[in-house]
Amino acid sequence: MNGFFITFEGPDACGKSTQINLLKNYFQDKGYDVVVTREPGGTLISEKIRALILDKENKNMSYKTEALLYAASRAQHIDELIKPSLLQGKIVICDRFIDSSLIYQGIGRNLGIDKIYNLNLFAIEDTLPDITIIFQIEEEEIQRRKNRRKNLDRLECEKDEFHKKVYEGYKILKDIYPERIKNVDANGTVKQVHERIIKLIQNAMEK
Ligand SMILES: Nc1ncnc2c1ncn2[C@@H]1O[C@H](COP(=O)(O)OP(=O)(O)OP(=O)(O)O)[C@@H](O)[C@H]1O
Ligand SMILES: Cc1cn([C@H]2C[C@H](O)[C@@H](COP(=O)(O)O)O2)c(=O)[nH]c1=O
Repeated sequence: MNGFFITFEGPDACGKSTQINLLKNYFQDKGYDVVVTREPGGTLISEKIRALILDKENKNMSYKTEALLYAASRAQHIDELIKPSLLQGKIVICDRFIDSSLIYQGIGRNLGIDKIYNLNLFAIEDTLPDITIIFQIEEEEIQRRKNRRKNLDRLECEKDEFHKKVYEGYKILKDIYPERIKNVDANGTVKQVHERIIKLIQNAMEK
């Protein structure tokens, strides 16, 4: 595949969407063909699965069902949008991908990282990101950013203990996949974080 696949990861409200927007503009100004997408979601079917997963009414959803739905949404996303776009040589920027499942379902739900990875292999086959940027941010700053939100989804409404496990999980993921994953300091202004991200991506694209 000739395209370049970038994923953004981190705890809820860490600033990913804000930075993805800036990165898209950065690449488009340089003349690249860019696809911005998200998980769960990115295609009609995957967005329907997203609505099901994040619906606060679905309080009884089992953790296994949740993990399978995220993987199902991903399978559709890969087959319908991500793989074809990469084959066309595009830059694909995705807000969350398999690492969210490893952390939220593997660690947060205690299903185990290895089990969730293997489950997702069926969905993604050989398509892994060229670079994954994980936002590392002070917990107090996340809280400040979250407080601005009005409507919280099913996952955002989870107990503090769940979010703490997710937060700690994101700190150790780079140790498991040191080649693919780069941590970024997501504290500071939007511009400062953008500049840090550009440096990491330029390095990865030069390799
Ligand atoms: N560097 C920054 N400094 C201060 N506020 C920021 C910064 N980056 C983003 N924000 C604000 O923090 C909030 C969350 O940002 P954003 O929606 O980009 O996060 P996100 O990671 O995409 O969230 P989620 O994954 O939960 O949807 C928004 O109100 C946004 O304006
Ligand atoms: C892909 C993916 C996501 N999640 C969680 C993470 C967030 O709480 C929501 C998605 O909402 P966002 O506003 O788009 O960040 O879903 C997850 O638990 N597992 C996954 O694989």
